[in-house]
Amino acid sequence: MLQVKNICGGYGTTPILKDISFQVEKGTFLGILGPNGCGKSTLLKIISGVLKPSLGKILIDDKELATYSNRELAKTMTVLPQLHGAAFSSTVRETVSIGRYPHQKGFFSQWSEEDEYAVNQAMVQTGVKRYENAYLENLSGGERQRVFIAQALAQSSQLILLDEPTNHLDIAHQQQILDMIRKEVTDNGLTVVSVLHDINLAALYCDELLLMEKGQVRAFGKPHEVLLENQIADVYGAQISLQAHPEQPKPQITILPEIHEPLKDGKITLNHIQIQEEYVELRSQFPLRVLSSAVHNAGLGWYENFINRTVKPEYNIENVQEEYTQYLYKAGFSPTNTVGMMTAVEARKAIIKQYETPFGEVYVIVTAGIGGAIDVSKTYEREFPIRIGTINIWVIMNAKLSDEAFVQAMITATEAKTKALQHERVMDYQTNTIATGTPTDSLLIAATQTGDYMQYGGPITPVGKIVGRGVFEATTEAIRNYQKGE
Ligand SMILES: Nc1ncnc2c1ncn2[C@@H]1O[C@H](COP(=O)(O)OP(=O)(O)OP(=O)(O)O)[C@@H](O)[C@H]1O
Repeated sequence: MLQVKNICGGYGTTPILKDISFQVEKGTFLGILGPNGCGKSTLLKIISGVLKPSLGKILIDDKELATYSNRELAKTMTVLPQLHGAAFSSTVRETVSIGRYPHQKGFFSQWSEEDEYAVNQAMVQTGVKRYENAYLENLSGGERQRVFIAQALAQSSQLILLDEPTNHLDIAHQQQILDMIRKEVTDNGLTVVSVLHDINLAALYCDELLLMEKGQVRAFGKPHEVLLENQIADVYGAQISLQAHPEQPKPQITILPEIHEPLKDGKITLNHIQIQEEYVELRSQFPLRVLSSAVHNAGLGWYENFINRTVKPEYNIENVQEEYTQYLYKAGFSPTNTVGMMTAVEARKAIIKQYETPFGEVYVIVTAGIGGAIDVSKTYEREFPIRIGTINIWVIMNAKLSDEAFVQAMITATEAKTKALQHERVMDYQTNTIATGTPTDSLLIAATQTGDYMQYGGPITPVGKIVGRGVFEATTEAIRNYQKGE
């Protein structure tokens, strides 16, 4: 659809763009990224024909841009430049209708049904129809932006060039506009080339990204090929970290502030851990990085409070999340700052163990209810329901763990728990084989993220060695404690 070949150009004698080449297929959404002043808008002006390149050429549908007549070009390509606060004296409908001018034949041509349909459709799509008779000057910046996007859509061309279309828009409208553009690209084969400042939105919505640096192409490709941590940090001169989007296979960046509240040089001590009547608690006063399979706030995150709550064996609530949140409120915990587990084992039967290691103290806290212990290799042949019981394990470390170390520590802890069950000869009462756990076991690894950096957590690493030993010893004791009271 669009070919950009060896473009050089700028303003007057000042060269801005240097040898830019790329091409965009029909039905593709290309995002142009790059730091302020790198030449994104200049490139868009050259593609749209507003600015002549000093070298190179632009082809649209294999035809050179310079050979298009104005009307022909307006039907083929729509341009939405960066908007500035100018004075507008027309209504929303009039402004959107301007998009139809390239489709008018001759000076006295009739406004057709097709024109009317395109204008209405564009106003509905962008959510501006309800104030179609309002004057632009009386609209907010974001509303005005959507009117111009409606005008671009009404033009019904195959190629749209946009310069920061989501400027001034709140997140709901950013989503609405980009969803709409994405839909036009996917469903109707529209080709979009857009300058975008928001790298994360670009990664989410664009098929391809062009990363510019000082008037040149630094990278071109799919979002995961272009958004490399070092490359983005280098081009923008910013500290960033790259993660996966929670729901889509798209990279997302997070700024790492240089000036920030330093993590309080907090250490977890035995004083932070208390056994109460209804729960075991750890209140740290500073956030720990946590990976867990807890009932409340599972997954990876930062939390200050941890509770392992004792519930009655007959606890059977439909909306556990809601009930748990209410419980936390009543017990004086912030639900958004607390990881919560649940067990039928009484809190007083919890085992708390402290270990000194070369990198800092480690605490292992375990409650073990093994009434429902099962052999995981045989569960495929059993009938449910089974008896109640849960082994809840917390490993709290005064150390800085990599993500890899967190996951490896989870594996190591699970292996150590299973070894404890084997050691104590805990049986699966249905299969009469050694149990490996219970159906509802939960595990939590938390680290202060201060002190020594631990990249690995496998069995033979400093982290793994203490996790293995600590979880084995604490689980063994917790099983004995449980059996004493049976
Ligand atoms: N009309 C102009 N006359 C002369 N120089 C200009 C003109 N417009 C832009 N420039 C210069 O060209 C360079 C590239 O500007 P351009 O607007 O293309 O950057 P950009 O990447 O779009 O920046 P931003 O992210 O800030 O919008 C800048 O140094 C700018 O000062």
